[in-house]
Amino acid sequence: MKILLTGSTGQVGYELERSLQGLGEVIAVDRGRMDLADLDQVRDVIRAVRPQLIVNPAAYTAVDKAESEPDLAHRINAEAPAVMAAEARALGAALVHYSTDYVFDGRMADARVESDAVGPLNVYGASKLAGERAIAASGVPHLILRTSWVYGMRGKNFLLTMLRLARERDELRIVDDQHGAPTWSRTIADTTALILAQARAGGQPWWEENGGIYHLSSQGRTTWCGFTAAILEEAGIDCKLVPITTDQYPLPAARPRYSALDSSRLQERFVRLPEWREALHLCLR
Ligand SMILES: NC(=O)C1=CN([C@@H]2O[C@H](COP(=O)(O)OP(=O)(O)OC[C@H]3O[C@@H](n4cnc5c(N)ncnc54)[C@H](OP(=O)(O)O)[C@@H]3O)[C@@H](O)[C@H]2O)C=CC1
Ligand SMILES: Cc1cn([C@H]2C[C@H](O)[C@@H](COP(=O)(O)OP(=O)(O)O[C@H]3O[C@@H](C)C(=O)[C@@H](O)[C@H]3O)O2)c(=O)[nH]c1=O
Repeated sequence: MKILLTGSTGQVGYELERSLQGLGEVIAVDRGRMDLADLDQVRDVIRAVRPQLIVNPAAYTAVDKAESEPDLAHRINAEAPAVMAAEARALGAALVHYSTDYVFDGRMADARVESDAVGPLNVYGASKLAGERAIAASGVPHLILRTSWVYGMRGKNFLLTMLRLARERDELRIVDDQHGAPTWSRTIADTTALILAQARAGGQPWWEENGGIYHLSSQGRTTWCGFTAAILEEAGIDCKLVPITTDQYPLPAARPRYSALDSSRLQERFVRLPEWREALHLCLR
């Protein structure tokens, strides 16, 4: 199988480049080769490579900056995936895509299932939702994996930010009223590969019978402050931690208050997902 992988310099894409190796020939394209803001280039690269599968973790992920660059965020997160879907469909290929807990408004305290009503609070979430909808509307065989609060040992993420700030500052003031599930980039990549491998072993490709949206995040939930407490403990760093409210940390983009995802559907169909604390421990070890 020829697999076209985008975003291999990102957290999830980096892990996917390794995880997907056993499944076929992985052709990783970075921004230099395929700029998602250039829709003609996206089309041209797909037509040149002619993959059987496109895996697209590339995205505009700067949540606050997106508020002042809505058109660019929409092009990268919605229009480029729409082009990928149309091109994949024309080639008889399938598309694996990633989305976010930020498609939800976060008003309901219980974990969200795939069929729950969406209602993004910010430009990033709206652009990701538009990407989901464009793929679904295209008719391409697809899998959309919604995940949350992604971290890992490379790239720009909350874990690395906290490790840096804890060494630079005497105290960390962190919001304690936004709830979600931190998810290790490696969990996302390995689970993606396992789903694809299971589908292949099962004879009938999974996307023919079970395409659509699955939630893929670690089990359990915490707050950003709870996540930080665990990071400090796992890393053995002694730094004062002060829980604050969202109002005390104003940012351009609104964030959902509750955005934990219920990943039961994926776990029943494919594989168990780790507790967030267990995954954090493994990542830092
Ligand atoms: N990060 C998170 O907390 C969460 C992420 N997600 C979703 O998971 C997926 C993977 O996210 P993650 O790996 O964390 O993202 P990262 O921010 O770590 O990486 C984003 C990737 O997209 C690439 N990219 C951005 N703009 C362009 C462009 N114009 N053309 C080509 N490539 C581009 C980046 O390339 P470059 O290095 O050149 O900038 C990078 O490789 C995304 O769909 C994201 O929306 C979902 C929930 C949480
Ligand atoms: C750095 C810092 C952040 N915070 C708060 C701000 C914010 O409310 C919360 C999270 O911070 P960040 O801005 O790093 O996280 P954010 O960019 O909102 O993370 C999101 O990224 C996108 C891509 C997603 O898809 C989401 O699932 C989610 O992971 O922590 C503090 O309270 N104190 C601090 O010192």
